[in-house]
Amino acid sequence: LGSMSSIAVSYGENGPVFCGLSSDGSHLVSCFGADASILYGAPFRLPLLGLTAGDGFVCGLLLDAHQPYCWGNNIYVSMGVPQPMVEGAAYSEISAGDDHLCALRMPSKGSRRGVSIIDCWGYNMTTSHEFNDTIMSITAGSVFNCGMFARNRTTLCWGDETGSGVISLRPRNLRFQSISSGGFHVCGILENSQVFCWGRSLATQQSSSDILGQGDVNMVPMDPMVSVAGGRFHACGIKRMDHKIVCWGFKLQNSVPPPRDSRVYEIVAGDYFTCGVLAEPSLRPLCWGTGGPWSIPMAVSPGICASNPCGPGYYEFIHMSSGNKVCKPADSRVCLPCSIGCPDGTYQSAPCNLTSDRGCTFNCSSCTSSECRTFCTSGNKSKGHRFLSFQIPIFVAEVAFAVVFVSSVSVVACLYIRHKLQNCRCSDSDVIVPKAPTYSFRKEPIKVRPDLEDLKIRRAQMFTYEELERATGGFSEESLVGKGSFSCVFKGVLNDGTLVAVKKATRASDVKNSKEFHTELDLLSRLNHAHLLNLLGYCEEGGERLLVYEFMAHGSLYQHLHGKDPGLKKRLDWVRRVTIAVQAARGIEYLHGYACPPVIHRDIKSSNILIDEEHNARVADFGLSLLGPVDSSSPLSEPPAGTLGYLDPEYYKLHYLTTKSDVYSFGVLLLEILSGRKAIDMQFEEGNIVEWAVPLIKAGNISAILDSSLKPPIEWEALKKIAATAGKCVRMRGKDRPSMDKVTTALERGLALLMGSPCNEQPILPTEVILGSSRLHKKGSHRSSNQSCSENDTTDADDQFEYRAPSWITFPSVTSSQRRSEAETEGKNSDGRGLGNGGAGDGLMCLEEEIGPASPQQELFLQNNF
Ligand SMILES: Nc1ncnc2c1ncn2[C@@H]1O[C@H](COP(=O)(O)OP(=O)(O)OP(=O)(O)O)[C@@H](O)[C@H]1O
Repeated sequence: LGSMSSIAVSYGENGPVFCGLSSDGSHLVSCFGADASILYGAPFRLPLLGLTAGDGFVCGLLLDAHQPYCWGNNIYVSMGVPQPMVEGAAYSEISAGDDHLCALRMPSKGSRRGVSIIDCWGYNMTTSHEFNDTIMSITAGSVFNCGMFARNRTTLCWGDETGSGVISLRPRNLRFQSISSGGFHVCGILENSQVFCWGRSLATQQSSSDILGQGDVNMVPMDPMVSVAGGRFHACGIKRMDHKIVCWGFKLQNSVPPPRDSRVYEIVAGDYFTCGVLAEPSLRPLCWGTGGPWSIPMAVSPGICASNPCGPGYYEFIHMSSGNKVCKPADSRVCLPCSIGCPDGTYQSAPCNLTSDRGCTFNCSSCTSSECRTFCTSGNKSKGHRFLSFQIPIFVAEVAFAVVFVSSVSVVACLYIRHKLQNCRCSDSDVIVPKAPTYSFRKEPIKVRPDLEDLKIRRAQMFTYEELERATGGFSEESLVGKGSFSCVFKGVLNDGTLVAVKKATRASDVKNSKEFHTELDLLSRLNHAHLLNLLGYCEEGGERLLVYEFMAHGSLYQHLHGKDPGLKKRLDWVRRVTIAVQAARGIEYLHGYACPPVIHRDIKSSNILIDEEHNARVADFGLSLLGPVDSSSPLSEPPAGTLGYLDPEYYKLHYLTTKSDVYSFGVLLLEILSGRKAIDMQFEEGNIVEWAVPLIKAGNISAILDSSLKPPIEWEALKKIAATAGKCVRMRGKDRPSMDKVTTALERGLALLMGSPCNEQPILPTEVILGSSRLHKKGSHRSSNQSCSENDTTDADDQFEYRAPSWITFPSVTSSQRRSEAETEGKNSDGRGLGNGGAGDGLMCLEEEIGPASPQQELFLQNNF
């Protein structure tokens, strides 16, 4: 919500996150909070100019490309660079609402001078708006947007005003210095520094008993302010007088009050909380309200860097403790407003100048506070130190102590929990052994192991054995949906009606499954991706260990490919098969690329690829997963574990374990998907799928490996690419195999081709799937119609999927794009096949085309598949 800033807060069901640009001048973002998709998805290496955030996502404006880049998880806003993106568009500002993002294009030049364009993406918003006047800034509310004209500083608003009235209530003649939207209202600072708000207050639809009083967000305090930020039904402002905080509007019960005595540089608001940057050398963020992130361990920039010199009434911020600038571009700076007064009991000792705010010193002849008395008796009086510098050493010492203390406690706690989880043994004395698994309800009080209490801090919910027993009809035969080597999986219904799969270890108190149980519990609690199976909870009582997952309505890929019902296999057509492969690849790519250190799954196989109700693939079964080395060239030495047929030979023979071991297993899975054959099937002469398929692929005899129960596809090239990819994945030496992000790229290309090549005669055809969203962007062909992609693609069949698209911006997923942009640079340097070197031989040059909206058919396909 609100306008672009150096800080942003996202909110939503996955919890709040605070993101801020570093105060060290690097323009890099750090995030802190609960939503793993934002924490792991943040583009840690891309310098950003400013940030904005909505429900479950954060966006930054790229410092170099001047384009937005979003991360996190919101089904309406595509992550990465929003799509469709006009080629070459550059933006000066971005602002996010609940489920949308808008960006203000940089001022037009030439004949279009004075015209402003605002591009928006997301729920009910994806379109461009053109205004015949210059707009100087934009701000986003829940489902609407507002802007401010440069010429007369009046406002305009557009979007959905149902329930907020912000468009009809807009004050047409008021002139503002700045404006900022909340959920259903907008507040602006008028020319006289008074605040004016319009829009809806919660008073009109008070629904929650949690809400105290009748806080009307339009009833603004009289204090002049320098900045304002709006939450769902509240607003906070920084007072012009002393830069302290004042908030108004609704607040929820037990809401943390705003800091009373602290000065603040910058504020942003989430739904029911607000965060600011304290005007202290630590530049530490602080949040108040309800449900916000607390104790945020970072120092952030106090404002946006701008290239204009600071105007009258503003000073250039210089980092007090380091003396460094917080802006990278040589001619840019953060300008902050001068305060116009001093705190009570102090007087102005220095005026606001070019590089510092006014100085305030205690008046020792009339001390009323203990700080004043300490200051005046400590001899500082004679030195005439300024009030702020007096505070610095004490504050720094306090912060240092707090940081050391909190870090030590956290480290000790983590080590303790880890130790407990690794070494837990069930002793008869400290646990209650559940009854035999007959259908009877437990009457005894449930005693929970103390170490598992620690896990409550994670997202996984703790269930009692009785609850799960009841949910699965006493773990009855009828509810059994699958069996693994160490566990049985039962379908169950929780009290609230949620369908779940309950995985129950077959042998209670088995040390092996205890370890796997804890590995899976530990990993799944920390990982979060659309294509990983979600862990909902767990139960550990006595010797019983149970994990509770989302129920996957369509079972496993194994059941589809090799199950008793041949109809299932036939229904899994080529597009569905490749879609499943792409989705599984994304899940594994996340494990390898997001998690640090990377997570190595170690048991990728078709029975661990589950299919949900919407036919999306989810990677499951983390029982064998290990945290791998950060660098795949320094392998772990682990005794082999996994499933025969999928096991990486290098890992099996040499005990070398890297992420490339998963790539091998994934290659086997791809062969399985293409051929419909099991990884090991002794009814064939060549029982091992790799040994059978790879020579055929190398010989170019792809048709020999394709599943004969399906008709060959029209887009033959697509399967050829995928088979080539599979061949590379199962290379003997790990270092010769591609990394998962390259595999994902290749499969995405294959899927795009399968859905209709961008290079055939049709004018507009899909070319690329936007990962992490339910959208597709497609490009009309710029190629001459007599030059086909396949001509180019086949020139180097083995290396096709190493090609890079012309710009990383068009790449599909957040991680992919990051890593691919790096790979692009590498590729450029190493083999000259990178960006700009494509030439006629680069099969992907045909993707360099205008992005248009997906056709309804494509949209439907993607909605059903992503
Ligand atoms: N969340 C789920 N929803 C629906 N079915 C599931 C779910 N999890 C597992 N299954 C079914 O249960 C079967 C057994 O799963 P499990 O993870 O215990 O073993 P596995 O991976 O098949 O074998 P192994 O334990 O030998 O690796 C799966 O193949 C699948 O068919």
